[in-house]
Amino acid sequence: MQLPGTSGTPSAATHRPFGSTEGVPRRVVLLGSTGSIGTQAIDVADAAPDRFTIVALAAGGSNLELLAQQAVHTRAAAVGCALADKDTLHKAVQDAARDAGVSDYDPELFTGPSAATAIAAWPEAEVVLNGITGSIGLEPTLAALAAGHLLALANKESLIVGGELVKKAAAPGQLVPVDSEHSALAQALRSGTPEEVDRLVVTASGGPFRGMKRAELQNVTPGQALAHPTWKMGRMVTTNSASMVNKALEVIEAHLLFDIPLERIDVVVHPQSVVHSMVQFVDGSTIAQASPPDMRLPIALGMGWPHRVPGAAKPCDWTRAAEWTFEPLDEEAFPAVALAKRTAAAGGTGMAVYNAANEEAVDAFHDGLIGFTDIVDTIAAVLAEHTDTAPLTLESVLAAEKWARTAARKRCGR
Ligand SMILES: NC(=O)C1=CN([C@@H]2O[C@H](COP(=O)(O)OP(=O)(O)OC[C@H]3O[C@@H](n4cnc5c(N)ncnc54)[C@H](OP(=O)(O)O)[C@@H]3O)[C@@H](O)[C@H]2O)C=CC1
Ligand SMILES: CC(=O)[C@@H](O)[C@H](O)COP(=O)(O)O
Ligand SMILES: [Mn+2]
Repeated sequence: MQLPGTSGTPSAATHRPFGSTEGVPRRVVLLGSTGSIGTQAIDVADAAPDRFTIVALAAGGSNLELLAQQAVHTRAAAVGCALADKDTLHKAVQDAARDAGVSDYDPELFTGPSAATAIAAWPEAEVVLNGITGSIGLEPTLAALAAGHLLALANKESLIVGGELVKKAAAPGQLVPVDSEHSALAQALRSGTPEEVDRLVVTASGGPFRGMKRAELQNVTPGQALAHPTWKMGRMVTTNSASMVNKALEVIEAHLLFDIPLERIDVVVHPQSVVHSMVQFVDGSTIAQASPPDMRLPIALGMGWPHRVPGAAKPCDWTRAAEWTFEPLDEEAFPAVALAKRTAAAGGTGMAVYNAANEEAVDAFHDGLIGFTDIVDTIAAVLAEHTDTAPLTLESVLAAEKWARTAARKRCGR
């Protein structure tokens, strides 16, 4: 898959087809606006009004008040909410407008399970930032691509479960990563041609359980799993960081985004989360992207791709002593990465099953139904039962997901 600017093509020529015009703010649609990525994206847009204007928002609805406040704040022309009905959403928006002293705001409203998909295709958009969590983001991802919008993708799950389906739906340069590692890789890949790339090296913080052995991991608590050492993120991705499922998904994400074979993608543990990933080139050179852990940088770059947004985040402070360390991943304690590589190599709907089983197991872990090591054990057990060899279509992915969720819930004692 070709990112704009990674092939040496002048950037202006590659981003113009997606509707961006120099000097005019890009019209941004935010999916998952109330979450960690979504709220930081609003910060980015607020700080750079000359670059970005938010034209539509969507969220799940577990924090309706915040969604309504964001709508009033951004004056988004369209607002979507999965859980609320239209009357409830309308009232929330009007209450928020009244509280903010705004009298003439009446956006178009979309509600129900397909609200985010409708918002993703919003015709006024130029860039869609998909910050929804989980594979529920797949249809919005496909809708944004079908509408011809530039897709700044934080929702890695949609690419991983959709695989080739999503790749085929994306025109060259239409899909830009927001995940910090993949943003780093995309930046480092600007330094060479595809033929010059030897390996991708994806960094992992190691999470809160770095250094622990499998036996010690058995009794860790949800509270401990949510205490990420370097990033403040939503519950699913934070738990996935602790189990290394996040890194597993990210290896597959890198493979799909950059067309590098799985056996040429490595994981290295880097507890400081300053080097966000690296590209090793054929001449022995390694190009790394480094910045203090702050998602506003990859969010701004994703929404503004291929242009950098001045002041998006603080740079490294080179006047102070600092230590960056790197260590191998303990694959025995954390088997998630190897399991994902095997699953993705087999192709088909396997990664949809992997991800769905994980999402169910993570919920079961937080509900106290299973232990921490049972999360990856559940994924492995559900995958072992999975015999479907249907070709990859939206229908087969959704069916595999449904099957995997049922199988995982059963194993977790739901
Ligand atoms: N947070 C981070 O720093 C990073 C996150 N990512 C990825 O970005 C994605 C988002 O993560 P994060 O922001 O942490 O997650 P959060 O849990 O903080 O936020 C998730 C967002 O998705 C919304 N949402 C849930 N279901 C729906 C739905 N059906 N329709 C529309 N919106 C929905 C939620 O709405 P509500 O809660 O209002 O119901 C919320 O706004 C994930 O894929 C994650 O892996 C990647 C790199 C870094
Ligand atoms: C910020 C970001 O991109 C997360 O996906 C991050 O990678 C999580 O940290 P881990 O390296 O611990 O998974
Ligand atoms: Mn990441």
